[in-house]
Amino acid sequence: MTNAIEIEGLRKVYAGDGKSPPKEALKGLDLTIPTGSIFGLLGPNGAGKSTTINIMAGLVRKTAGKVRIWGFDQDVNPRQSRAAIGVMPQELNLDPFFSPADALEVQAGLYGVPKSQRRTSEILELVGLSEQANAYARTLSGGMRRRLLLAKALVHHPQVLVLDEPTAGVDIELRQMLWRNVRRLNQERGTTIILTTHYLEEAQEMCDEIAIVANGELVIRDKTVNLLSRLDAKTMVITPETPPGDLDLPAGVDLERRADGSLAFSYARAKTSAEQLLSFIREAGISIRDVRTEEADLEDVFVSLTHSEGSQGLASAK
Ligand SMILES: Nc1ncnc2c1ncn2[C@@H]1O[C@H](COP(=O)(O)OP(=O)(O)OP(=O)(O)O)[C@@H](O)[C@H]1O
Repeated sequence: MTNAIEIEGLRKVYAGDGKSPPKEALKGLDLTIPTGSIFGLLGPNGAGKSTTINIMAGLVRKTAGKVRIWGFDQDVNPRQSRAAIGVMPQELNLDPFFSPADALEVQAGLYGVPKSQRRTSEILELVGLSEQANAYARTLSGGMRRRLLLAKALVHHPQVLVLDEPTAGVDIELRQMLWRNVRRLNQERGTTIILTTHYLEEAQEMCDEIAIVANGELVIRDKTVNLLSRLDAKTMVITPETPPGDLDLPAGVDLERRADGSLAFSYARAKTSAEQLLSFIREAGISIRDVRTEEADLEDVFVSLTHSEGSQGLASAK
């Protein structure tokens, strides 16, 4: 199958109440997610990411449009389309008196996984919770609870795994462990992974393809490398032996004098080459103690596509 997910003209209007008017959270979203990919769904706060995920998971009813999961149309084959997807939610909603092993057995029961096909201990091992298999959930740390949520999303062996902000507020060690597990699922079992994250650096590192949504609409969808190459901006950072005086910059080159004494020259690769810039620097009599370059990153792409409004509420992992 080429596409694990096919979404066409997806609309969602949340009904208003006495205090707030109706809200059109999705305005006809079209999106395909290729089978076997690690796909990032990004966007500023309120863009419609959770709404999209919740509709895919069958938790929120769409107003209009088509959603096919693993080839199953949600409206025609609701049971099969639900069985093909597992969601690791943002909230830590666990029953405090269930152990991880119990929680997985109950979840497997809910999905109708026959006892012979349950892989409780294998899944607990995958997420690093074997030792805590029989401990009460309330005794687990925040990080362990998150891993248990991941385990719960896996009990019915879904072809598509959705991770909604899986690493928000999670320490580096756990974040790396989660990603190792997710990569393994992707590589060894071919599970298609969809993730939302506010850490753009993480999306840049993990995702083969990325869709950016804003205001309920798709802004762009492309391979991560293509998105990054859209931005032509490059920065050459020079540490001079001695700080130069005023410089008469070539057209199209900007200079930022940084607090550490370095000089950051930014330029468009299409117009200026690194060689031209270096010649200018030598001719200006600047002796170079150190030089490095900075490429545009996903955060630059994001900000340029969603404007300043889009940068709000986004954290860089830098
Ligand atoms: N149950 C609801 N009732 C009314 N409006 C809602 C409801 N859920 C979401 N919305 C509104 O729909 C819009 C999209 O929300 P959604 O949660 O899908 O965005 P998001 O991209 O996931 O944002 P975030 O990054 O903050 O999680 C927002 O304006 C939000 O206020």
